[in-house]
Amino acid sequence: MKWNKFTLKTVTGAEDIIIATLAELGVEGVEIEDKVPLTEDDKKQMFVDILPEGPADDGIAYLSFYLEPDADNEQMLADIREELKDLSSFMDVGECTITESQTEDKDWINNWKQYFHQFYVDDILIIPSWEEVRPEDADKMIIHIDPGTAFGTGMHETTQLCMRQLMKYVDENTELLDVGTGSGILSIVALKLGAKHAVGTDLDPCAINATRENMEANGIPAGQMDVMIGNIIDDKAVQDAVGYEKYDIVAANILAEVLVPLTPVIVDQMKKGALYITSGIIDDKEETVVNAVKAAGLTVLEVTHQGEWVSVTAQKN
Ligand SMILES: C[S@@+](CC[C@H](N)C(=O)[O-])C[C@H]1O[C@@H](n2cnc3c(N)ncnc32)[C@H](O)[C@@H]1O
Repeated sequence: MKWNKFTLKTVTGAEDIIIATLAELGVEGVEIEDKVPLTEDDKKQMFVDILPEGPADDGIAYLSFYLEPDADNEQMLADIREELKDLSSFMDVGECTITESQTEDKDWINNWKQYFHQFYVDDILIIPSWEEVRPEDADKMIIHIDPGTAFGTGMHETTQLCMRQLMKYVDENTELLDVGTGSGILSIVALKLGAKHAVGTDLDPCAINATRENMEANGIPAGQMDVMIGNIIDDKAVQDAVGYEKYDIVAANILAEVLVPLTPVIVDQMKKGALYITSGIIDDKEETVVNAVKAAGLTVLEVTHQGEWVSVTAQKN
């Protein structure tokens, strides 16, 4: 379906009040485009280490909203202009010009799938749930994955670095803790490699459905993995539920900024002799994570690299 898109040019200081005014008129889901720099909290939510430098903030904001083609758009726009005029009498709302364009109703959740095709990580075939296994690959270790809205297709270097460490260290006695499980991919790899059981934690509630569906797609019984949502770094209830001195391997593919506070906490969850496999570390943060791991009393066993990404594997003495 085609939608009418209206873009209102204003100033950043008026964004909130205009969005509230639009909501009162029945316009919801406003898209904001401005050059206000991200806060530290915003950056943490994005789960990436390096963000490109944006252009300087010029104070201009564009607010876009969508109206159905068959609605009475003229009346709605007249009401909006009237409200903007009122607002302009007591605050700066900028130009308040409204431009119109048309946009396709695309399936944004699923569109990215055209770029995700089956591939190998060493001897493991990762295959999206919507593709078939070729007959010549049938005897391979196969991981079926559909990350849904959670992170973890297996295509990212950091996931692959963790997978390779799991290939080296998992055995049939392994009890795995997968912090930042996302799609559950690392737990699934470990369970396919023979691990006994996995516990995944994530902040993102999408991880619950994603891991459940991926476990099923890989024929892994529900009882072999538990998922807990919450922040193990500072939530005692999550720490208690995860359990202490219980894990042979902890995998954590998360940003260096998260690994630093996570490491001293996670040590208590590990058995003596257990391994801590970390990734998600951009190369210039390698030393920061290595130092955090050492400060928590762990011995660094290996540091591996892929592209600009780093994985640190350490052991609890
Ligand atoms: C880079 S993704 C890794 C996903 C998957 N494990 C993989 O290796 O592909 C990082 C995940 O960590 C989660 N995360 C970030 N901070 C966290 C925290 N403090 N505790 C648990 N999960 C966290 C994010 O929601 C995200 O799903």
